[in-house]
Amino acid sequence: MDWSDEDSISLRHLSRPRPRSAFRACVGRKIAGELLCLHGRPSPLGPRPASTQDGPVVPAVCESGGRSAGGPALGRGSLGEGLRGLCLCRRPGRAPGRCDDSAKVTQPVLTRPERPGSGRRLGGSLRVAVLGAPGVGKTAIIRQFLFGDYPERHRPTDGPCLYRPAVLLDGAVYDLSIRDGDAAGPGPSPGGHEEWPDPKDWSLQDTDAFVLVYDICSPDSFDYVKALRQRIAENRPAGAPEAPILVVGNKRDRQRLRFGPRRALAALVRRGWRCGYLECSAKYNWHVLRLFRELLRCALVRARPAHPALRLQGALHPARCSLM
Ligand SMILES: Nc1nc2c(ncn2[C@@H]2O[C@H](COP(=O)(O)OP(=O)(O)OP(=O)(O)O)[C@@H](O)[C@H]2O)c(=O)[nH]1
Repeated sequence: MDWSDEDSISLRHLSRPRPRSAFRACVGRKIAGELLCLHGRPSPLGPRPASTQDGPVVPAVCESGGRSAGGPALGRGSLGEGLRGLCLCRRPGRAPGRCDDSAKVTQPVLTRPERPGSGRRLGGSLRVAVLGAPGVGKTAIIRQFLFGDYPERHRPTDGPCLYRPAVLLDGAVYDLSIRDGDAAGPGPSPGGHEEWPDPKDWSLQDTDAFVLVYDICSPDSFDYVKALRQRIAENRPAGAPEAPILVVGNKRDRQRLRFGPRRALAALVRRGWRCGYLECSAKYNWHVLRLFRELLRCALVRARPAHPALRLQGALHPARCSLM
């Protein structure tokens, strides 16, 4: 994975927000055929609302309050019925797709059969945890990716929240479980109390990939990410495959207020922590899709059993994947 061409993308447009339609056109073109969030709500990636598409809706379940979302279960068989997603968060009085309330993560479904003749491969399930200090923009990043919307006001996420979209990546459909894991860190940073989840919590032990978000204007949020990374490493069961970790500096649109030079931070994270590094702006939907695309690709490479020859090659070149 090559994360290094970040500088080649001009940031000038960040100071002057483009009309939304311009963003949609640009994002749609760039992503077509690479990563597509198959979601029922209008988004930059899925301009057609679910009701206008052919075939049955595939639920992308947003589980809240520890209860089932109430819609058809995502899992065995469900993706075989269609190829679109809809966020079903059916708490009374809330529109589907919203997941702003306190939530408990329920056990995600991990298996799904192949769907012959669909033209798209069924790739499997991936669990992604988006973690970081309060207010760094975790929810904003996830909501940009899934729904193409952006919360201007900060409404603290009161507990972890799980989104379950289906995504199309490189021609295959995957069930994603994205955990907005606000409670999974070492308490409110800075100087917060230590509050770690049960080590059996899937977000730390079985997660396929981690996104650790910090605010490029907040050194404390960077320290928080550093502590998170250590915690993840400590909690990884012996023998479990290493999950890719991508450190994301959010709020890139506030570049002038950043606390440290990007190059130095990127070098520290890549070489010192052996994690991937990327900066994004959830506000302007800049690099949000790229973030998920590269992360998922890396997670898939890790999950896939390699050919013996490739394994040997990997052993000879341990730094081949720039994520770790
Ligand atoms: N300027 C700017 N502000 C952002 C960006 N992303 C998020 N924000 C703002 O940061 C605040 C916090 O965003 P959230 O997405 O709620 O942050 P969070 O990490 O989920 O917060 P908690 O739920 O408290 O953990 C909101 O006011 C957002 O509008 C960004 O890219 N640029």
